[in-house]
Amino acid sequence: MQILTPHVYWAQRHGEIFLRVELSDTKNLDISLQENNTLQFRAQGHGAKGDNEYKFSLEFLEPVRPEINHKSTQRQVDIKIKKQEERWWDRLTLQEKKPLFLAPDFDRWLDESDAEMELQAKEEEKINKISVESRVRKDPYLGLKKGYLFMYNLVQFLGFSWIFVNMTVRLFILGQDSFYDTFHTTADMMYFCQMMAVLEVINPLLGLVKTGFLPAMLQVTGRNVILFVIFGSLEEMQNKSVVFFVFYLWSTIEIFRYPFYMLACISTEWKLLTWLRYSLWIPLYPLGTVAEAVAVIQSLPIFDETRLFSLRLPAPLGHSISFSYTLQLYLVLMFLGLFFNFRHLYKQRRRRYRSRKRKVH
Ligand SMILES: CCCCCCCCCCCCC[C@@H](O)CC(=O)SCCNC(=O)CCNC(=O)[C@H](O)C(C)(C)COP(=O)(O)OP(=O)(O)OC[C@H]1O[C@@H](n2cnc3c(N)ncnc32)[C@H](O)[C@@H]1OP(=O)(O)O
Repeated sequence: MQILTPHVYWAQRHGEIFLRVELSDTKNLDISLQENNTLQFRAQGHGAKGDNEYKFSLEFLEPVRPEINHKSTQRQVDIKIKKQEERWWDRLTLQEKKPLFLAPDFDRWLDESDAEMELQAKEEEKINKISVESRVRKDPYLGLKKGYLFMYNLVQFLGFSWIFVNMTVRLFILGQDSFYDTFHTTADMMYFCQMMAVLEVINPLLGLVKTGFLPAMLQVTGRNVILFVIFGSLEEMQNKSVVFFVFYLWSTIEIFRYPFYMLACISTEWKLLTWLRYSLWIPLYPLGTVAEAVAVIQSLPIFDETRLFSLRLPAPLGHSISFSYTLQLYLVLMFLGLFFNFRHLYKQRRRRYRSRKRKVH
């Protein structure tokens, strides 16, 4: 039997050498590292010259570690050798002239800077993994916090779903007539949900969620002013159709937002739900604000007439200052609040979809 040389392909990283020997169905494989830093390879197998005995030796440019990892598959033999020192080599062998049977393995080939980037990426991944693990380990109440948030979101979801379904069914049955008694049929549940929503301002303060305090405060305060001050305290407002539009717009977003948070608590995501949570606000938020503004404007003459919440002035200054002036100022604040929260939600949307894209590439 002739002894021949197989084709050998190589690539390196800062700490390792990879060799791929083009021999299939190898038998009697003998790979060893000699004292003179030379790798000896000998095996029977099917190579470029058919079934034969093949061998080669390579004296490495710099010292390597004695342990050699190898794996033979049906198509080839893969060998991995660790460098003694983590350093980039100019070539593989001590002899300057490259042996004829040796060629770069372009499937694995990286130049020095690419390999450095690969190394850096691996380091970053390791650091990220450690910091996530330590964060998880550091917080013994994580399960409790997630459980609380899950329950909170579930209750809100059920509450807003009840309002939404109730209003939709009544709209189908009664048509426009259903607009006028929305308050009497759904206000108790809306009071409950919106009082609970105060927790959404407290949660970021306690560090339970990553939401900013200000957007949540504007959202909850804005809605509660409409619900408790405009609708709740003025009976004249309660049978106006604007209540229907305000409640319907609020509950439409919440039946998607709360289930989205529930899934986030159990580290799950449904793409369609995420898209709805981060897109529906685009038409709903301005519409909701306009509906709320209409409610405020409709309440102004009622506050003037009833003098409810008006500020009594000392006798020489006159009677009192109507609450409607405060509400006129509030109308300005409302549109500033809309602008602020619209920008916040736009950034949240961009952050979500940008980070998603980055993860894909
Ligand atoms: C004293 C001065 C008073 C001045 C008053 C001024 C009044 C201003 C009024 C402004 C106009 C209001 C109009 C409005 O009422 C009209 C309407 O609502 S119409 C209907 C449409 N509305 C909407 O779409 C808004 C819905 N609301 C919200 O989206 C939020 O309330 C808001 C705070 C605006 C934004 O939400 P957030 O900042 O939380 O964004 P994310 O959803 O991206 O959450 C960030 C991360 O935190 C996690 N998170 C948040 N909450 C929870 C939770 N409950 N459970 C679990 N996890 C939660 C979330 O998963 C995100 O995490 P990650 O980034 O890891 O995904």
